[in-house]
Amino acid sequence: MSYTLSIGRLPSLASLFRGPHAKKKVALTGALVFAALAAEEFWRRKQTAKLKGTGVQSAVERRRQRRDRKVRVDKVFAKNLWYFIKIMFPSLRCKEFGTVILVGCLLTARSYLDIWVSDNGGDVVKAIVGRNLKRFIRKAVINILLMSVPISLVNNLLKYTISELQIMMRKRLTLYFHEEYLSNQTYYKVCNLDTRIQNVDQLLSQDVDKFTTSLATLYSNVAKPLLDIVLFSKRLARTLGSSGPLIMIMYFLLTSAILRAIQPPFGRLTADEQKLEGEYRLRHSRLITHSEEIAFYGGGKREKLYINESFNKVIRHLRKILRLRLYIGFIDSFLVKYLATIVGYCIVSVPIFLSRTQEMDQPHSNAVSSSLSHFSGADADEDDRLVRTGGAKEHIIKGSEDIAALYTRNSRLLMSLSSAIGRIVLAGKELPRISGYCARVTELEQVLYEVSQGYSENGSNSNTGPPKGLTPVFSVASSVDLFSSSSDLVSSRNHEAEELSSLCTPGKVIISDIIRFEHVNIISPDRTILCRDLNLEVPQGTNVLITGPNGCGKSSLFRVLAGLWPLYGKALYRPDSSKIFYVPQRPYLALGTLRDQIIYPLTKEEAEEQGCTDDALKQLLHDVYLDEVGNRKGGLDSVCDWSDVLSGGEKQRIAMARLFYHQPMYAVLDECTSAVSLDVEGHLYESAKKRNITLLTVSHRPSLWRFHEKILRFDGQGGYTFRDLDPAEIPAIHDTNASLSSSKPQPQTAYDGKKKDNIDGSIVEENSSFHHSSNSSGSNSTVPGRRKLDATTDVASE
Ligand SMILES: Nc1ncnc2c1ncn2[C@@H]1O[C@H](COP(=O)(O)OP(=O)(O)OP(=O)(O)O)[C@@H](O)[C@H]1O
Repeated sequence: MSYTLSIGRLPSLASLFRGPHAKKKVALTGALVFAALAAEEFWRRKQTAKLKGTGVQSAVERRRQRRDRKVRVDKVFAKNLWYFIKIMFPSLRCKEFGTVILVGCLLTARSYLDIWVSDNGGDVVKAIVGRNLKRFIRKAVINILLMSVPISLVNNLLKYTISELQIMMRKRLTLYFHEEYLSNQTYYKVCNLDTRIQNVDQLLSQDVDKFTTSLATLYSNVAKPLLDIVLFSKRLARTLGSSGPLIMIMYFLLTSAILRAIQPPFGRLTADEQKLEGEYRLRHSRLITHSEEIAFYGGGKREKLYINESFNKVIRHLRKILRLRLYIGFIDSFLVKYLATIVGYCIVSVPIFLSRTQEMDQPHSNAVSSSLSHFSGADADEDDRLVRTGGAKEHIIKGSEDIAALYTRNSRLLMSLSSAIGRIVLAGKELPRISGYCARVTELEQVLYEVSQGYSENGSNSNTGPPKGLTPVFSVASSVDLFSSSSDLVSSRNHEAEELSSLCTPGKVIISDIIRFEHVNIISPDRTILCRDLNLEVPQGTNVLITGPNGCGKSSLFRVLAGLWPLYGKALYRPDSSKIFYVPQRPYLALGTLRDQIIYPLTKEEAEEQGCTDDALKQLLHDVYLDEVGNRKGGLDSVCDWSDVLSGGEKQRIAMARLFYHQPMYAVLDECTSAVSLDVEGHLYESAKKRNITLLTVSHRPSLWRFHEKILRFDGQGGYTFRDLDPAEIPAIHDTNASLSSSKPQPQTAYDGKKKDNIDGSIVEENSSFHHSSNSSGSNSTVPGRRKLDATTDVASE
């Protein structure tokens, strides 16, 4: 059966709003847009109202609201994103930027190949319907065979380069964070002095990865669809007129406005999900770290409760997200997939029906313009020429093959256009998730930067605001206030806070050959005054024993000495850090060989450069009575988890071997031989003295008195005594019952200036070199004890 059909374009967009119902159409479109905007506003208000509750906002609600604001897709997000983009793409010549360009080229190639596939598909259908075997073999076999190689190559290269881009971005950002985190002892300060980040490991590993992955895919999910929209619209406009693609685009714009309005706050939900996952992981890693102690206590059941509690929180949160996704996914599928398909069908088919009607009404109308001539054999250039000349010429297409070819080509192009717009809509929905990751990474950068800047070793408090170009996530610093906000403290009306503020004046660190504390105040991160106005000098060769009740600040003194805690007061003279070595009670054993344990923190290469030999290391093991460990299978090269394999005493002896290897000017021995037998302990101290290492020892063991010339004694109430150690008062070694300190703070009688036995059997003398009481008047009146000053409250109330 043969028939005549003329195909016209869709009426122009403006013509849609003309005609008898023009006003109604305009009003309807306006109402739709207005409804979408109103729905969005309604949703936003509903969320705010939920947070406000009954109208009285609690601090928690205010914090949550502030956090909500921080994870919105807004100017703050754009600014912070730009901050990180500058880190990941440091210059236009960097290889990351080159990869972005390469991805752009591949995306363009892919778009053109998509168009080719649509065109060729139309030709194949035409050949089948027209039973043209020659044409079929050319289009369906030879063409596809030839093009399959570049298409496959481009597709896979695209996947590869996008993944490579993600890896490059992750590498840049992670190394940037490592630089901040692992220098200036920031890792210590972030974990011990700042409470804002609980799971820095998760932020560094997972959050950075997710952030860069979503950014890399966002680029391809936005750049390609945008290009597709332009190319496919242009192509479709040739046959359907500009209205076809425009209607499709308008439909999707309206859809995305509706989806945006009803979208739950996925940004915040993503940030919360990451946080909960981090807490869950943290509980597992704590179990791994303390597995032995927990096993001894039989704490498995209790730990299960802890871990399950955290896991259940994750599950509840995931279910909540899943439910929200179900609801939003339903509306999404309905609007973006199925309703959009109907709109697409209409756009492709209406011109066919419309032109038939028009043909019946006006058989020779100019309004019916055709663009199908090339489907009946004319090539695309001919078609372009006809379109450019205005398309007024009517083309009569004979044969169903042309209709099939036209339909196949247009529907494929339209489907590609829809999917391109759909991907843009989806990318828009992805933005809140990225803003969630961005908020987490911003949190990390803010804390790392502020902590590393907020306290400098020379004691000067620099400005600890967030880095330039980053909008902070935390508006109020917590522990960092201790280092940075002395102005806040000064302004506090609270007397205790004022006292604390006066003690918190930054001191100076001066590099010297001796250790000298000049009017130094030791203050813990939670604002407890541990010691006021400490004055003492430790020349080389003078070994000092440090005693006092538990928690009085003995280790804290060394934290100040090492620069871990800020220096408050006047000045601290000390040698360069390489000349002071710290041996803690629980020695750290690194990953690696037995050799690595002794030379830590040097690497094998560094040690060899310094002339270290295996024989010398074995001699050190011999000196600490660990020959047996050195002779085990593998010797110095054996690798295992040394913290699990060695006993407490062995670990401490390894730490002493490490000390002897480094042979520093000063050694801080913080109860580092508590698990070693008395005879071995004595031998270790003798060895240290022989090596001319000046010792600062914290110990409760009377047996160690004989190795020291001076004693520093904290009273646990902010005061101390520092004096020569009289050989006559050194307890006999066999007097193991004598304890040098008590877990309780000492009675005030230690301050009355008379010679008295105090609770631990030590003697406080009147004529001490430095004798200081926290009571500055020196009278017997009640001395203010150690007070935990709740300055945080004061600052907050300010
Ligand atoms: N990171 C920290 N944040 C807050 N407070 C801390 C921190 N580290 C230590 N403290 C507190 O500082 C006080 C002094 O601690 P320190 O470790 O100096 O005690 P110590 O005299 O060495 O005690 P012990 O004899 O038991 O080892 C303690 O009350 C402790 O709780």
